[in-house]
Amino acid sequence: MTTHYSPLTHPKITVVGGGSWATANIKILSDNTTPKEIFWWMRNVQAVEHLHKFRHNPHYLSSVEINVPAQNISTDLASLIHEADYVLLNVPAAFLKEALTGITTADLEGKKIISAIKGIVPDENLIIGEFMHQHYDIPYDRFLVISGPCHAEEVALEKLSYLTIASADTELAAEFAGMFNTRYIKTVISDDIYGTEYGAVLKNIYAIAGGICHGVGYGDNFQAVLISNAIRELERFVDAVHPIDRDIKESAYLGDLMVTAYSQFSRNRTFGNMIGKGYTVTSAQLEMNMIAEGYYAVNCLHQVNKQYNVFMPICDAVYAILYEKRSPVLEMKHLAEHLT
Ligand SMILES: NC(=O)C1=CN([C@@H]2O[C@H](COP(=O)(O)OP(=O)(O)OC[C@H]3O[C@@H](n4cnc5c(N)ncnc54)[C@H](O)[C@@H]3O)[C@@H](O)[C@H]2O)C=CC1
Ligand SMILES: O=C(CO)COP(=O)(O)O
Repeated sequence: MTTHYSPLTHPKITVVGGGSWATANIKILSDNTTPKEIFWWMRNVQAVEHLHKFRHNPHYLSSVEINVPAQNISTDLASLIHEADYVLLNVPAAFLKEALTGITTADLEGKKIISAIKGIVPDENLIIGEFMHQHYDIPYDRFLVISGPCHAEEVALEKLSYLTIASADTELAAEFAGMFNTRYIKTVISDDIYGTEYGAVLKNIYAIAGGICHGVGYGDNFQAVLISNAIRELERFVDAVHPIDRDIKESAYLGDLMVTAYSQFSRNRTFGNMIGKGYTVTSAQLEMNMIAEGYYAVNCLHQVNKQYNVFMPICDAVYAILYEKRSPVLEMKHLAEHLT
């Protein structure tokens, strides 16, 4: 769907979340020269005080200098949302409901909602567009997704990266992309909200699988076969959920899977590697201080796929290891029999 409206001349955007990707998005929005006002919400009071004093996030991407005025950074989400034309959601999906506690449909009325989250809301088993639509009446032509192969750590280093901005309203996606392009960020527009969201959710699960395989001793040869099977599994699933004409080799799908599966910065792969080496879920999570979305997503996906019955041996193996406490060695050996 495409609507026609006048782009805002000095848009106000509120970023919700205090982790690595939110910090990277604040940097991108600040480095982009389109006039705008940025507001930043995070739940941690000490981090907000630190930002006010020192202009750096103390816990995530702490080398990045923050150029948002101190009075625009706070823990009061309702008042920051009140200011905004755009609300960019960037907390892990597992904490989205908690972060939005007290926010009503009326608070978000007329605002454009962007999700930079690559996860599913637990219990609801909904991707973010569906969750915001069902719980806050956000229409799909006021909803956008940011995805693509891009690690926050490389944004901090200003390494050239590509992001896909998806919306049912591609004019709106293009307008938002105009606030995101920088010397080191290029944007691609898409109208595939479902495929973009589910693709990002699934690649996290496949990165966990890759990490587990590495942890139990498989090499690069096996990893290549695993990832080639993963992209076919991902395509089967998104085609079942939202069958449109899409090229799964595009950066938002295959590119994102590859960066997560192979990069040293990947949280999901790191988490999987620890599980493969014998860590428990809790000890791996504690050691990381970062969130591996794929851990929560594989449980939700397991429930969602009961409706679609897509053949997903890689997701099934990760689910069995993480939620049924099956042996990573035996489960990967079993999975290997299904790969081609
Ligand atoms: N880090 C990256 O390079 C990218 C991350 N994303 C997505 O961005 C979203 C946020 O991830 P990151 O910024 O990487 O997170 P992170 O792992 O850097 O930071 C964790 C975040 O979770 C919050 N958190 C931890 N425990 C919590 C709790 N009990 N209650 C509420 N909040 C809690 C922390 O305050 C922090 O904001 C995820 O959906 C991720 O998939 C998307 C693209 C790139
Ligand atoms: O989505 C991401 C990069 O595109 C971040 O997730 P990982 O850290 O698990 O790779």
